Amino acid sequence: MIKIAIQSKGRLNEDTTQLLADAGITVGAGHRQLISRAKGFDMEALYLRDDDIPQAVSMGVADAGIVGQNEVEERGEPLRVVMRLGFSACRLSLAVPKDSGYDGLRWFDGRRIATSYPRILSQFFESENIRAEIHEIAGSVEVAPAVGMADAIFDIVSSGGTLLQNGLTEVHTVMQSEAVLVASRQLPPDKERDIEKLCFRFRSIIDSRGLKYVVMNIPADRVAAAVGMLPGMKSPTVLPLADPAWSSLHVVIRQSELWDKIEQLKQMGAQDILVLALENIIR
Ligand SMILES: Nc1ncnc2c1ncn2[C@@H]1O[C@H](COP(=O)(O)OP(=O)(O)OP(=O)(O)O)[C@@H](O)[C@H]1O
Ligand SMILES: O=P(O)(O)OC[C@H]1O[C@H](OP(=O)(O)OP(=O)(O)O)[C@H](O)[C@@H]1O
Ligand SMILES: [Mg+2]
Repeated sequence: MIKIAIQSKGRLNEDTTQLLADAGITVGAGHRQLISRAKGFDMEALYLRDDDIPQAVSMGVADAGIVGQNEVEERGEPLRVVMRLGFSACRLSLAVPKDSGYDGLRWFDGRRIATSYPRILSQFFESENIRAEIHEIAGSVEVAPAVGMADAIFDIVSSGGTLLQNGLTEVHTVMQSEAVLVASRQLPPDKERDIEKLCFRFRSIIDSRGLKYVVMNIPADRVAAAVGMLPGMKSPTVLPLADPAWSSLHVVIRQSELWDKIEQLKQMGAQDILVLALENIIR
């Protein structure tokens, strides 16, 4: 049985539980539970603080884990990043008070920077030859400049709303992050096969996100023109209808292009257009 460490509560917990559920694996909701036996896969879920997941995996307490790349990088544990999971996208950035007179990275020389990511920041400063004082704080980093604890901050940014609320401006992005599946560097072959199975399921879910399956009827003499403007896994599928003047066209379309394509198809005479959710793509 494989043991997977997941965040007990917080931003990663819900999306992790959802990804597992989409992969046919039900785990408990975490919170006060420490360990739970999954349904749908021979697996045990270990609920931990996200900061502790890299160490749990490198120590072999868990065989694998789901955690942000930012924590993987910060902890510096010997691990394998097996797969990017496409959720909890954020970045780690330096930010300064709006009226700081910031004029480039050298501004940080001799300044005090508050962060929960001292390792990533010190590596960055070292690579840029910047000598600054790094102050590690556990949370509410964005408040540090206003209360006089620091001159600037280095923290997670997503929408930028928290920076704005605290009168800060993002001046430099040091890393991009998203949730990843990590695994121990050495696993017995049976557990390695379980990781491969999990990856196979996750990949099919991630690949299908943002895609729609579109089915329509179209005059047979317009099929060639329609196929020319449509994407497709190989190419769109064309099926004859009982009425030889009409065909049925099936195609996978990216959500972001959906309405543009549908408008063009309607102009070409497409009718009875069905847009269906796509749950998995098995390649
Ligand atoms: N605003 C955000 N948008 C997107 N992803 C985020 C955001 N904030 C954090 N993350 C990602 O989610 C991870 C977990 O964030 P969360 O705030 O739950 O962490 P935490 O407070 O350290 O939790 P824990 O109690 O488990 O230590 C972060 O390490 C980061 O990868
Ligand atoms: O750019 P934004 O979209 O505002 O997101 C960034 C904020 O999100 C996270 O905090 P969270 O909201 O999880 O609260 P926390 O400080 O309690 O972790 C992170 O620590 C930032 O403070
Ligand atoms: Mg944490």
